[in-house]
Amino acid sequence: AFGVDDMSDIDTVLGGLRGRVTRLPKLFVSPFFRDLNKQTLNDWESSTPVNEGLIFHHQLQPSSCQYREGEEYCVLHHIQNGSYGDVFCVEDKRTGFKCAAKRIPVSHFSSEEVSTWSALNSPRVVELFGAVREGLNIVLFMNLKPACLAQLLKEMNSLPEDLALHYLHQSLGALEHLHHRKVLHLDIKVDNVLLSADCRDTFLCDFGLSETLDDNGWSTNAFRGAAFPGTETHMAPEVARGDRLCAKADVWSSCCMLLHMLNGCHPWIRYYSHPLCLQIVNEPPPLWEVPSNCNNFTAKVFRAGLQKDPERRASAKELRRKTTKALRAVGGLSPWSVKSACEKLQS
Ligand SMILES: Oc1ccc(F)cc1Nc1nc(-c2ccncc2)cs1
Repeated sequence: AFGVDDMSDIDTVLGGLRGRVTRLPKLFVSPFFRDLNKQTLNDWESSTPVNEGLIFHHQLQPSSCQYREGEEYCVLHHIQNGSYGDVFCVEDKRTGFKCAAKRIPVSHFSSEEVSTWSALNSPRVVELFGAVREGLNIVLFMNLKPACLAQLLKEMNSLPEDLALHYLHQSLGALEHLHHRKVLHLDIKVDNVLLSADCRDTFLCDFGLSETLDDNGWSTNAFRGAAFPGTETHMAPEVARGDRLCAKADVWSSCCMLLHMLNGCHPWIRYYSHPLCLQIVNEPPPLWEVPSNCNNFTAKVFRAGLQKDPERRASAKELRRKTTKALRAVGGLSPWSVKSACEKLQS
């Protein structure tokens, strides 16, 4: 870590990053992130564009306390638009090391993206490599993955039931880990699920909208009001109502993602126009969107995950068990489904 003035932060920062600390104390948000909220933009413009940050990957090498675009790393190409920021493939010019990077204007940066993500340590969650402030931008570095579920779905229009259930199963595994670590993702969708080269493994990313849960499992973020920046079609009823949130909100979104994978289109939009939040609050859950030819055990997954009352809705752990049963009922993940997905992405 460089640019952190009080060296005592280092242990907390690094300890927390290695998952030794389940709930990172606010201290993790090292001074310059903490100050972000206090400093107004004009302070920044007047102050010299300080470059400082936390780098956790040995192959990202700041030099003389600097790690900035052009000097130490260069942008190779644009990958996609993440939440509040464009995602690029970048290369560290010293080491040739490539990774993904998202540049976020300070005005849109939430320190929760770093503090929640760095408390995680799961093979189903993409690794955060570092966070650097470059003047009026924050740049987050993460492990580069070859593909994204959104790209695959676009190529295939819709996914076979076994493959969709397999991806849901892995995503629910990531959610189990997050919720156990008191992190709410709040933007579960195919755009934020990355894929391994063989299309067999998934990795959850983009914690730009994530929030931390208190010891009673409620989000610690103040009332956000109606303007929720998440993906409207995947929004749980309690989110649309502006109620305080718990982990079950991610479970609802994971079932919207399953509908998206099976139907090839988002739920609600074939029947309603925007704004959808009124429909999501007043209409019954979109079970009519479940494909008629899907297995009865898959229908059970939807009935358990699309309960409007978060209390009655299945947890990530419970829904993952039901998804395991549904996968078994459809004969398990077929190697042909994975192979055809992989070929589609190569083309
Ligand atoms: O929140 C972030 C913080 C740092 C990053 F580098 C990226 C993201 N967000 C996303 N990255 C992707 C993506 C990455 C790599 N390959 C394909 C897609 C999709 S959304």
